[in-house]
Amino acid sequence: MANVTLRNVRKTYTGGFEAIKGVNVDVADGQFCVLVGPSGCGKSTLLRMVAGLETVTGGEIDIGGRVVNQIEPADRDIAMVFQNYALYPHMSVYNNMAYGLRNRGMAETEVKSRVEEAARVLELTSMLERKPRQLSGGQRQRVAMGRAIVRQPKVFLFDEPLSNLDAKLRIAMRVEIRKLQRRLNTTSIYVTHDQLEAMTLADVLVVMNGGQVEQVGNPLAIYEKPATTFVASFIGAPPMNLMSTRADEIKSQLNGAATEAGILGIRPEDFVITDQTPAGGVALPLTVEAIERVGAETFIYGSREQEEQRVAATPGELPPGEVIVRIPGTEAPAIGARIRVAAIRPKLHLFSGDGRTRLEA
Ligand SMILES: Nc1ncnc2c1ncn2[C@@H]1O[C@H](COP(=O)(O)OP(=O)(O)OP(=O)(O)O)[C@@H](O)[C@H]1O
Repeated sequence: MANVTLRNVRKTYTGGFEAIKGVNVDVADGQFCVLVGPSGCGKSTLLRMVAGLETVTGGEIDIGGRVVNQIEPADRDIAMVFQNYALYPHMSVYNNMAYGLRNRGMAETEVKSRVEEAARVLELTSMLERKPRQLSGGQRQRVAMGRAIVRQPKVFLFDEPLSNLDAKLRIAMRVEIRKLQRRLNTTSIYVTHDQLEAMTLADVLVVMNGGQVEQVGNPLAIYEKPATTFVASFIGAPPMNLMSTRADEIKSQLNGAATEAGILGIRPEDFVITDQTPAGGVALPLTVEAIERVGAETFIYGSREQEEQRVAATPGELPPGEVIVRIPGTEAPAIGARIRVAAIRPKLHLFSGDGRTRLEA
C-alpha cells in the first residue's frame, strides 16, 4: 500500500521533444487514478516513468514516501498490466503467473498459494493448465491481471489494458477491474484515451493535453465544472456545445459580464425543447438537421440560424453553428422542423475567449 506523488515531472526525449512539461499529481493510498487524454498527450510516457521504463528528466516521482527516480523498475514495488498482455505463449496459465515469483526466489509453497488465490479471485482456477492461445481475449486479460496480483505490489499500473477487447467485453472487464481494485485496495494508475472508461473507473481523474495536466479531480466534479474548453469537450459524449457569447442572439440574453466571457458551453442533455425563454437562461432557435435514436434517448442535430465564428480549438469541437441536443425517449421533431431549445443558468458554462479559464456563470 502506498501513495504516489508526481512533483513537477518532466520528460524531454533524446532529440529534444518535450513530452511531459511539468506534471503534479497526488494519488492517495488505495485510490484509483486514471490518466486520460487524446493520442500523443503523454499519458503512456508518464506511466512508463512511474514504472521506471523511461528516465525522468526533471522533477520527482515518489512512491510510498520514497523518491524512485533512480530506482530500477524491479525494485519499485509496482506491477504493470500491458495492452498486449505480454504473456509467455509456451507457458501454462499457472506458470505465467508463477514465473515472476519464482524468478525472485520465492518458495514453491508460497508461489502455489498466491497463484491459486489469484486464480480463485479471477475465476481462472479451471484454466490453470491451459496455454494463452487456448484462452479468449478476456481470459488472457485476466491472466495478465493475475500476474500483477500475485506480486502483491504497492501500486498497479495499467497501460490501456482493455483496448484489444471488443466493446461488450471491455465494459465487463472494466467492471471487473474496478471490483478487484476495491477488494484489494491497491493504489492504481490507469491510462486510457477513452473518456467513458476514465469517468467510470477513476477516483481521481487526470485530464492531459499536450504534455500538461488540464484538470485533476473527481470525475463528476470535472464533468460538472470543466476548467477549460478542452476538458469540456473531451469529457462527455456527445461533447459539450460551445458557442461564442458574441453571437447576437446569445449576447442579448446574457448579462454584461457573461457576454465579455467569450465562450458559452451547454451540454447536450441540459437543453429542453420549449417555446419559453427561461429567466436567467439561454434559448436558441434551431433547424433540425438530423435525428439519432439510441435506445432510450434521442440526439437532435440542429443548426443555428446565424453563422458564428469558430471558438477556441478543442478536441470534440462541433462545426460552427451546429448544436447537439440530447433528450430522453424516442419522440423527436421532424427533420427540417424549426424548434427552440433552452438551458437554465446553473447549466451554463462560461469560459474566457481562449478557452483556458472557466468563469462563473
Ligand atoms: N522514444 C521517443 N522519442 C521521441 N518522442 C517520443 C518517444 N516516445 C513518445 N514520443 C512522443 O511523445 C509524445 C507522447 O507520447 P505518448 O506515447 O506518451 O502519448 P500517449 O498520450 O500515450 O498517446 P497514445 O494514446 O497514442 O499512446 C508523442 O508526441 C510521441 O510522439
